[in-house]
Amino acid sequence: MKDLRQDGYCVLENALPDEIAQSLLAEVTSSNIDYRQANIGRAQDHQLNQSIRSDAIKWINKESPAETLWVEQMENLRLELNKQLFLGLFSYESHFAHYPIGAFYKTHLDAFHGQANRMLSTVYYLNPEWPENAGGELVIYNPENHQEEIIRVQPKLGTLVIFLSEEFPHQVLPATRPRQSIAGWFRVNNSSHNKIDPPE
Ligand SMILES: O=C(O)CCC(=O)C(=O)O
Ligand SMILES: [Fe+2]
Repeated sequence: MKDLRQDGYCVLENALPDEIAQSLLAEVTSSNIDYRQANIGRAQDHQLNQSIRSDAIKWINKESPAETLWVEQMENLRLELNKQLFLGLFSYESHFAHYPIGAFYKTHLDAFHGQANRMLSTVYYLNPEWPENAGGELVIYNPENHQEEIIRVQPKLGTLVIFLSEEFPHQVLPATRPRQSIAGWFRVNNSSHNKIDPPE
Protein backbone atom coordinates (compact mmCIF):
# COMPACT_ATOMS: atom_id res chain seq x y z
CA MET A 1 0.00 0.00 0.00
CA LYS A 2 2.85 2.36 0.86
CA ASP A 3 4.46 1.58 -2.50
CA LEU A 4 1.19 2.19 -4.26
CA ARG A 5 0.90 5.61 -2.64
CA GLN A 6 4.52 6.56 -3.37
CA ASP A 7 5.13 4.97 -6.76
CA GLY A 8 1.67 4.50 -8.24
CA TYR A 9 2.13 0.74 -8.46
CA CYS A 10 2.92 -2.23 -6.26
CA VAL A 11 3.54 -5.96 -6.55
CA LEU A 12 2.30 -8.21 -3.74
CA GLU A 13 3.29 -11.87 -3.59
CA ASN A 14 0.89 -14.28 -1.88
CA ALA A 15 -1.60 -11.46 -1.77
CA LEU A 16 -4.63 -13.57 -0.83
CA PRO A 17 -5.17 -16.40 1.67
CA ASP A 18 -3.96 -19.72 0.32
CA GLU A 19 -7.38 -21.37 0.25
CA ILE A 20 -8.72 -18.58 -1.96
CA ALA A 21 -5.77 -18.85 -4.36
CA GLN A 22 -6.37 -22.62 -4.49
CA SER A 23 -10.06 -22.26 -5.09
CA LEU A 24 -9.49 -19.81 -7.96
CA LEU A 25 -6.81 -22.07 -9.37
CA ALA A 26 -9.23 -25.02 -9.25
CA GLU A 27 -11.78 -22.87 -11.08
CA VAL A 28 -9.44 -22.00 -13.96
CA THR A 29 -8.11 -25.54 -14.27
CA SER A 30 -11.61 -27.08 -14.25
CA SER A 31 -12.16 -25.86 -17.84
CA ASN A 32 -15.71 -24.90 -16.83
CA ILE A 33 -15.06 -21.31 -17.77
CA ASP A 34 -16.74 -20.11 -20.91
CA TYR A 35 -13.99 -17.91 -22.35
CA ARG A 36 -14.67 -15.55 -25.26
CA GLN A 37 -12.24 -13.68 -27.47
CA ALA A 38 -11.43 -10.47 -25.63
CA ASN A 39 -11.60 -8.20 -28.67
CA ILE A 40 -15.33 -8.70 -29.09
CA GLY A 41 -15.89 -7.53 -25.53
CA ARG A 42 -18.48 -5.15 -24.28
CA ALA A 43 -19.05 -1.55 -25.22
CA GLN A 44 -17.14 -0.10 -22.29
CA ASP A 45 -13.96 -1.76 -23.46
CA HIS A 46 -11.88 1.22 -24.50
CA GLN A 47 -9.88 -0.74 -27.00
CA LEU A 48 -9.31 1.18 -30.20
CA ASN A 49 -7.11 -1.31 -31.92
CA GLN A 50 -8.42 -4.82 -31.60
CA SER A 51 -5.30 -6.44 -32.94
CA ILE A 52 -3.33 -5.56 -29.84
CA ARG A 53 -4.54 -8.47 -27.74
CA SER A 54 -5.08 -12.18 -28.29
CA ASP A 55 -6.32 -13.40 -24.93
CA ALA A 56 -9.74 -14.83 -24.12
CA ILE A 57 -11.79 -13.60 -21.18
CA LYS A 58 -14.79 -14.29 -18.98
CA TRP A 59 -16.26 -11.53 -16.83
CA ILE A 60 -16.61 -12.38 -13.14
CA ASN A 61 -20.06 -12.10 -11.69
CA LYS A 62 -20.32 -14.28 -8.57
CA GLU A 63 -21.45 -17.20 -10.70
CA SER A 64 -19.50 -19.76 -8.67
CA PRO A 65 -18.24 -20.04 -5.09
CA ALA A 66 -14.71 -19.15 -6.28
CA GLU A 67 -15.99 -16.04 -8.08
CA THR A 68 -17.88 -15.02 -4.94
CA LEU A 69 -14.75 -15.41 -2.79
CA TRP A 70 -12.81 -13.30 -5.27
CA VAL A 71 -15.41 -10.53 -5.37
CA GLU A 72 -15.50 -10.44 -1.56
CA GLN A 73 -11.72 -10.16 -1.35
CA MET A 74 -11.65 -7.31 -3.81
CA GLU A 75 -14.49 -5.56 -2.02
CA ASN A 76 -12.38 -5.67 1.15
CA LEU A 77 -9.44 -4.31 -0.79
CA ARG A 78 -11.60 -1.51 -2.22
CA LEU A 79 -12.66 -0.42 1.27
CA GLU A 80 -9.08 -0.62 2.54
CA LEU A 81 -7.74 1.44 -0.37
CA ASN A 82 -10.42 4.06 0.20
CA LYS A 83 -9.58 4.19 3.89
CA GLN A 84 -5.82 4.43 3.44
CA LEU A 85 -5.45 6.34 0.19
CA PHE A 86 -8.71 8.34 0.02
CA LEU A 87 -9.28 7.22 -3.54
CA GLY A 88 -13.08 7.22 -3.57
CA LEU A 89 -13.19 3.93 -5.44
CA PHE A 90 -16.78 3.18 -6.26
CA SER A 91 -16.91 -0.26 -7.81
CA TYR A 92 -14.83 -3.10 -9.19
CA GLU A 93 -15.08 -5.14 -12.36
CA SER A 94 -12.89 -8.08 -13.31
CA HIS A 95 -12.50 -10.97 -15.70
CA PHE A 96 -10.60 -14.21 -15.94
CA ALA A 97 -8.11 -14.08 -18.78
CA HIS A 98 -6.63 -17.02 -20.62
CA TYR A 99 -3.59 -16.45 -22.82
CA PRO A 100 -2.95 -19.48 -25.01
CA ILE A 101 0.67 -20.25 -25.94
CA GLY A 102 2.03 -17.27 -27.90
CA ALA A 103 -0.80 -14.92 -26.94
CA PHE A 104 0.04 -11.33 -26.02
CA TYR A 105 -1.35 -7.96 -25.11
CA LYS A 106 0.70 -5.19 -26.68
CA THR A 107 1.56 -1.97 -24.87
CA HIS A 108 -1.53 -0.08 -23.82
CA LEU A 109 -3.11 2.04 -21.10
CA ASP A 110 -6.20 0.71 -19.31
CA ALA A 111 -7.82 4.15 -19.17
CA PHE A 112 -7.47 7.48 -20.92
CA HIS A 113 -6.91 10.81 -19.21
CA GLY A 114 -10.03 12.89 -18.80
CA GLN A 115 -12.68 10.38 -19.74
CA ALA A 116 -11.54 7.52 -17.62
CA ASN A 117 -13.37 6.08 -14.72
CA ARG A 118 -10.96 3.21 -14.33
CA MET A 119 -8.63 4.41 -11.63
CA LEU A 120 -6.69 1.36 -10.46
CA SER A 121 -5.85 -1.75 -12.44
CA THR A 122 -5.26 -5.09 -10.73
CA VAL A 123 -3.85 -8.31 -12.11
CA TYR A 124 -3.83 -11.52 -10.08
CA TYR A 125 -1.98 -14.54 -11.42
CA LEU A 126 -3.05 -18.17 -11.36
CA ASN A 127 -0.04 -20.11 -12.69
CA PRO A 128 1.37 -22.56 -10.12
CA GLU A 129 4.48 -23.36 -12.17
CA TRP A 130 6.21 -20.59 -14.08
CA PRO A 131 9.81 -21.18 -15.20
CA GLU A 132 12.01 -18.07 -15.53
CA ASN A 133 12.36 -18.56 -19.28
CA ALA A 134 8.67 -19.16 -20.07
CA GLY A 135 8.01 -15.52 -21.09
CA GLY A 136 4.54 -14.17 -20.31
CA GLU A 137 5.80 -11.38 -18.07
CA LEU A 138 3.81 -8.26 -17.42
CA VAL A 139 6.08 -5.35 -18.39
CA ILE A 140 5.27 -1.94 -16.91
CA TYR A 141 6.77 1.24 -18.40
CA ASN A 142 7.62 4.62 -16.95
CA PRO A 143 4.70 7.07 -17.40
CA GLU A 144 7.24 9.81 -18.22
CA ASN A 145 9.19 7.73 -20.71
CA HIS A 146 7.28 4.94 -22.39
CA GLN A 147 10.46 3.24 -23.62
CA GLU A 148 11.79 2.77 -20.12
CA GLU A 149 10.81 -0.43 -18.41
CA ILE A 150 10.26 -0.03 -14.69
CA ILE A 151 9.34 -3.58 -13.72
CA ARG A 152 8.78 -7.05 -15.14
CA VAL A 153 6.48 -9.38 -13.23
CA GLN A 154 6.37 -13.16 -13.56
CA PRO A 155 2.73 -14.34 -13.57
CA LYS A 156 3.09 -16.65 -10.58
CA LEU A 157 0.20 -17.98 -8.56
CA GLY A 158 -0.72 -15.56 -5.78
CA THR A 159 1.01 -12.45 -7.12
CA LEU A 160 -1.17 -9.36 -7.30
CA VAL A 161 -0.09 -6.24 -9.20
CA ILE A 162 -1.88 -2.93 -8.68
CA PHE A 163 -1.21 0.24 -10.68
CA LEU A 164 -2.80 3.54 -11.67
CA SER A 165 -4.80 2.80 -14.82
CA GLU A 166 -4.25 6.15 -16.54
CA GLU A 167 -0.54 6.40 -15.82
CA PHE A 168 1.28 3.20 -16.64
CA PRO A 169 1.68 1.79 -20.14
CA HIS A 170 2.09 -1.99 -19.89
CA GLN A 171 2.16 -5.12 -21.98
CA VAL A 172 1.97 -8.90 -21.69
CA LEU A 173 4.77 -10.75 -23.46
CA PRO A 174 4.01 -13.97 -25.35
CA ALA A 175 4.61 -17.12 -23.33
CA THR A 176 5.64 -20.66 -24.13
CA ARG A 177 2.84 -22.05 -21.97
CA PRO A 178 -0.78 -21.12 -21.32
CA ARG A 179 -1.16 -18.24 -18.89
CA GLN A 180 -4.10 -17.65 -16.51
CA SER A 181 -4.98 -14.51 -14.60
CA ILE A 182 -7.70 -12.23 -13.33
CA ALA A 183 -7.56 -8.65 -14.58
CA GLY A 184 -9.71 -6.06 -12.84
CA TRP A 185 -10.36 -2.37 -12.42
CA PHE A 186 -11.46 -0.23 -9.52
CA ARG A 187 -13.64 2.54 -10.85
CA VAL A 188 -14.66 5.94 -9.65
CA ASN A 189 -18.18 7.14 -10.30
CA ASN A 190 -17.56 9.56 -13.08
CA SER A 191 -20.59 11.41 -14.35
CA SER A 192 -20.35 13.87 -17.21
CA HIS A 193 -22.48 15.06 -20.14
CA ASN A 194 -25.67 13.55 -18.72
CA LYS A 195 -24.01 10.21 -18.81
CA ILE A 196 -23.64 8.36 -15.58
CA ASP A 197 -20.90 5.84 -15.79
CA PRO A 198 -21.05 3.17 -14.49
CA PRO A 199 -24.76 3.05 -15.40
CA GLU A 200 -27.16 2.70 -12.50
O1 LIG B 1 -2.29 -10.13 -17.55
C1 LIG B 1 -1.59 -9.14 -17.34
O2 LIG B 1 -0.48 -9.23 -16.81
C2 LIG B 1 -2.09 -7.77 -17.75
C3 LIG B 1 -3.40 -7.79 -18.49
C4 LIG B 1 -3.81 -6.43 -18.97
O3 LIG B 1 -3.00 -5.55 -19.14
C5 LIG B 1 -5.25 -6.12 -19.22
O4 LIG B 1 -6.08 -7.04 -19.24
O5 LIG B 1 -5.55 -4.93 -19.42
FE1 LIG C 1 -3.99 -3.67 -19.24
